[in-house]
Amino acid sequence: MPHAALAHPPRWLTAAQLHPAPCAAVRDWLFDQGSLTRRLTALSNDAFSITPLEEGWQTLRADECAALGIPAGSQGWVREVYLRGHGEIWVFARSVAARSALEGSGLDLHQLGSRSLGELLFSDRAFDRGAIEVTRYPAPLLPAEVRDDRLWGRRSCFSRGELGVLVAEIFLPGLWREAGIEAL
Ligand SMILES: C=C(O[C@@H]1C=C(C(=O)O)C=C[C@H]1O)C(=O)O
Repeated sequence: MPHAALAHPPRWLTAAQLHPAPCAAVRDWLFDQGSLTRRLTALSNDAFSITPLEEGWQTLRADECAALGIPAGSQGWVREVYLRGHGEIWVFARSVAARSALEGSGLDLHQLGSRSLGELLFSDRAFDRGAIEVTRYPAPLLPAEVRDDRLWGRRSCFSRGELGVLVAEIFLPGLWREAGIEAL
């Protein structure tokens, strides 16, 4: 477990706990229940792409284990990607699922590569999306090239029976510029 993960756990908040709340335009993105892939594809006029950064078995972070309802220190599949519009990095995403639940689930995250995880989750009607929580994502948990303070992040868990896929998406300045939003 990298030191940063131990020293900087995100504090995930519900919409009701957000004080002060971000502006309506930011909230519209943070709490949008639809597929972010589809929304970014539209915003980029189909110039959308996904860059896989990291995919593999890791020890999941304490906040991730708690959200998935598994013991601290559990192993899970981790997928970190950039979501890009016109080649510009707009979102950093980290999706995790418990090894114990994945094995035997039939959900194969290993071969995704540059295809969207969202297309898997939104095309299988058996997945239910849980409540969206938000945070100011700790900079040390971001890849160095996009590291910045106070970036808005959101997470939600897509559940299918015992399997949960926890998807966290951190919105980067390039997205807010493209959307014409001043995200304070
Ligand atoms: C959940 C979705 O999937 C998106 C695709 C991801 C991926 O391919 O790893 C990660 C985060 C999501 O923004 C979505 O499109 O809403």
